[in-house]
Amino acid sequence: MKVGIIGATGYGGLELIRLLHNHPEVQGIDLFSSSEEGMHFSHKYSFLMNIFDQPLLKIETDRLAEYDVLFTSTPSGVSSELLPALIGTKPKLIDLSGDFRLKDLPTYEQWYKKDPAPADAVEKSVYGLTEWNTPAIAKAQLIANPGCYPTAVLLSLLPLIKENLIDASHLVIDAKSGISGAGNKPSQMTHYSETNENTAIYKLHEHQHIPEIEQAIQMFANQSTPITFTTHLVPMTRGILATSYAPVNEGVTEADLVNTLQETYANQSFVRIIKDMNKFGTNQVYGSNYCDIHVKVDPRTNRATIVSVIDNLVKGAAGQAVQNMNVQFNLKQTTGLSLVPLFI
Ligand SMILES: NC(=O)C1=CN([C@@H]2O[C@H](COP(=O)(O)OP(=O)(O)OC[C@H]3O[C@@H](n4cnc5c(N)ncnc54)[C@H](OP(=O)(O)O)[C@@H]3O)[C@@H](O)[C@H]2O)C=CC1
Ligand SMILES: CC(=O)N[C@@H](CCC(=O)OP(=O)(O)O)C(=O)O
Repeated sequence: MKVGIIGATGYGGLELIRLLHNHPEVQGIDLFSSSEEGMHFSHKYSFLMNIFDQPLLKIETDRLAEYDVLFTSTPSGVSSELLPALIGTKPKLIDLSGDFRLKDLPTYEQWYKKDPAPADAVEKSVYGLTEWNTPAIAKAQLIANPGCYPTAVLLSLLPLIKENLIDASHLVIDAKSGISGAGNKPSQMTHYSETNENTAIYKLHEHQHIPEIEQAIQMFANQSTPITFTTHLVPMTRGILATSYAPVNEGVTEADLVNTLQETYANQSFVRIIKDMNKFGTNQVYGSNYCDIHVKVDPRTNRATIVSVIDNLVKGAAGQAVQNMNVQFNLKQTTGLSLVPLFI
């Protein structure tokens, strides 16, 4: 397969390169840049010397149709302009940004504060939460790869909401992310002196992943409910830990929750239900495509605490994108993704 990566110089792009380099079905990888075309990639990133020395290519829409797969790992508002012209041409299109995720265009405008993608392109796009949408992904040309937080949150909650085991109308989700989630463009928020030795809450009640999570709960668990979702920036590079709290429905036990999670993901390679634990953290999935989930009911409050961890750049971005590519090309989902987590 011949692959093109637009946004190769960013964090998601670099992670795609790392994964696709080891993918047995990928023969060539072209790297595109909007700001540094012509620059030899290993001059920019010396850690890629003798691996990716090639020059960065200029993005020319009419030349993009020659690829088998194109990944766009670009800020919101870029793929919505670039990809619609490629619909109906040869390449499978996998977009890592939020541009094609929200089906309701005014909702995109409200939360992203940008013009939405054309309606027909959004309609044709398929939400790439792999474990929940495999048949549609297999048939799709354009994949809207999920956001990092929604991936961690939805994988842990959807089975429990779908089976009516927890009360979604009282759901509270508290999520924490490493700083690479904000991309490689420096900002006040990600400045070392303001992130080191600091944990901060941000985008309170305004995070763009709120409507994405609500849409997916409706789509896959058939429940329409507003959620309380808060995001925090913690002083680490990679990782997301999402902790959700919800009342358990009448007659439901902790064993019911655990069994439902285990049954839902029994045939899935990348979702692990961790039953017994005394410590559960982002380092158990670091650098891998795993999502680990743990659930426990507090009998004093009758509330369930559901916790999940992912690596935001792998299962939360590039890893899930490659998993979706595998589904689109009828390959085993694990192809090129058998990464052991970097625990220490
Ligand atoms: N970081 C994460 O954990 C996750 C990110 N995402 C989403 O994935 C996308 C990429 O994120 P991330 O890699 O972190 O972001 P970065 O900021 O690290 O990288 C984005 C890249 O996009 C390129 N770019 C910028 N403007 C344009 C343009 N007008 N046309 C073409 N390319 C452009 C830039 O490269 P150049 O200047 O060379 O063109 C840049 O390196 C974002 O939409 C993000 O929200 C999703 C899930 C997780
Ligand atoms: C730590 C951090 O800043 N994370 C980013 C996640 C970016 C992302 O995934 O946003 P898209 O929906 O545009 O893809 C954030 O909270 O906005």
